[in-house]
Amino acid sequence: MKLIAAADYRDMSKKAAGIFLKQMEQKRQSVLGLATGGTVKGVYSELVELFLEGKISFAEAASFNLDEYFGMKKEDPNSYFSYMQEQFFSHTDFAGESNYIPDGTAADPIDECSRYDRLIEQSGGVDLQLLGIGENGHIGFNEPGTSFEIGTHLVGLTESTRQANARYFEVMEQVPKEAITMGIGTIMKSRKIVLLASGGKKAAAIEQLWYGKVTEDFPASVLKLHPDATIIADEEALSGVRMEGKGELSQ
Ligand SMILES: O=P(O)(O)OC[C@H]1O[C@](O)(CO)[C@@H](O)[C@@H]1O
Repeated sequence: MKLIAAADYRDMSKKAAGIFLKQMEQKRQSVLGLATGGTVKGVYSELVELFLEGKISFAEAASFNLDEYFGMKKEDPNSYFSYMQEQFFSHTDFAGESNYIPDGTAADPIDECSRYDRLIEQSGGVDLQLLGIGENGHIGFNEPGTSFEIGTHLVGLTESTRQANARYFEVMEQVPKEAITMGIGTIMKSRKIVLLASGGKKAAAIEQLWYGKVTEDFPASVLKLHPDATIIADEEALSGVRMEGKGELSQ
């Protein structure tokens, strides 16, 4: 696992966008694994800027998002479908049918989960997966205690995750209790993974990720078992890691 120090949120976003740019230069038909949340918004605006400058095109790419709230319609402003349209897709040249997000309104969520994993496989698998990290170490909506082997599945959200996401809703009762998420097994099949962290709230999680052991009690720790995983974190998120003046560390 590699750790890259960024000065601040903008620098973190630019460094991550640079990895996407390189990926797209190497393979125009890349399959991108995408995330939602506050941390990754800056990467999307950097990528949109690169697109508007004519430096990157997604016309031949496909994307698979990590998760979607269960029971939420696409059109809901809080759906991850709406988030992705607003932050990224509608400003770029992705072909209409190439952006996949789990269907939060599927009548049979179990079926929807296997359909999603099948679609990822049929697409050739994810080339580059973008991740945020929860304060409790969750990736996607894989909460502590989730098996490292699991594929896409329906999950009950923990109270702490609901609290963390409550800022997007008017009242706590509106925060969904379930979501469909790519599993850790699905995420680990990606060829390359980039995890971003920004701000002091993520410092304890990044410290544990870097120094802690691999355990299902801390889902992100699985990345230590991945052959090509990179963390990019800003100064505040890195406050618990001894960088010793270096811009990059490896373990
Ligand atoms: O970037 P944020 O908003 O701190 O969220 C971190 C993680 O939590 C989630 O929003 C899920 O709670 C993920 O989608 C995200 O990667």
